Amino acid sequence: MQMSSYPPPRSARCHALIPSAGNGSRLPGDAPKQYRRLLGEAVVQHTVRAFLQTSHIASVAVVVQADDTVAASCLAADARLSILPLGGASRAHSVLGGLDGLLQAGAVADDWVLVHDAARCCITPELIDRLIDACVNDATGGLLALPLPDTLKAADAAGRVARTEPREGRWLAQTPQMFRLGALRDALQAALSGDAAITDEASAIEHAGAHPLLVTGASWNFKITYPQDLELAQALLAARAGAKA
Ligand SMILES: Nc1ccn([C@@H]2O[C@H](COP(=O)(O)OP(=O)(O)OP(=O)(O)O)[C@@H](O)[C@H]2O)c(=O)n1
Ligand SMILES: C[C@](O)(CO)[C@H](O)COP(=O)(O)O
Repeated sequence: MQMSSYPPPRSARCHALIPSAGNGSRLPGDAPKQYRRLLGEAVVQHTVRAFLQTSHIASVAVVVQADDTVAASCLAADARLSILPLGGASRAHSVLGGLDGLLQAGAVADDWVLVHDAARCCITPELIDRLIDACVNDATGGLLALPLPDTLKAADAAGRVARTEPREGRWLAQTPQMFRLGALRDALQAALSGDAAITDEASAIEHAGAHPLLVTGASWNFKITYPQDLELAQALLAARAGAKA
């Protein structure tokens, strides 16, 4: 039996940071996707629940826009949960705002932070624990990701295949992505002050010269991006709820 390294020492507390300040432009509707309802609850509530269900997470902070009036009514109160109205113009800016919020709330630079998209609402406590177990003794940290399962094509300007790309060694980045809070904050700030494309936390860490650990995720930990993803998430969450009943 594998021994668990928990409870972690004070300097290695794990916080979850959930960027939830986007407007979901690829999924038009009456509300941004994090507030769309699945099984009677907002997408972000499903996401937050998974993090609150693992005892390895010391706190969960949800980052929303300053003018957000919806989050508080969508999220069930919990002593470990806070809402930070510190969202920015891009996901990276929202994460940076959230990291500052965590520091102001008493987190320290050595703490771990697991950044997870509000829109990946099919995450499970087991998958979160898999990432923590893999990264908690790593010098850099890492992310859930999946080896590319399909043949990869590069397109030309006319929407035709220009060539087939090698897929060996290519991974699709998921979240959570787990790094030391201070290192991630410094890396994001540095990357955002240049013109690097920062679409996830690992990109910022890579930009700083480190090599995040790739930890195998799961296909069902997909991000709700397009309308059909909402239907898929609904079906998956309903199947899980049915299996428990
Ligand atoms: N300024 C932003 C933009 C995005 N996000 C969050 O980052 C996550 C992943 O981003 P994405 O899927 O790109 O969400 P949106 O930006 O909302 O969607 P779109 O790109 O379709 O507009 C989402 O949980 C989203 O709420 C955020 O906190 N702040
Ligand atoms: C962070 C992310 O989920 C990794 O796959 C993804 O990059 C976020 O979505 P975006 O469309 O790049 O904002």
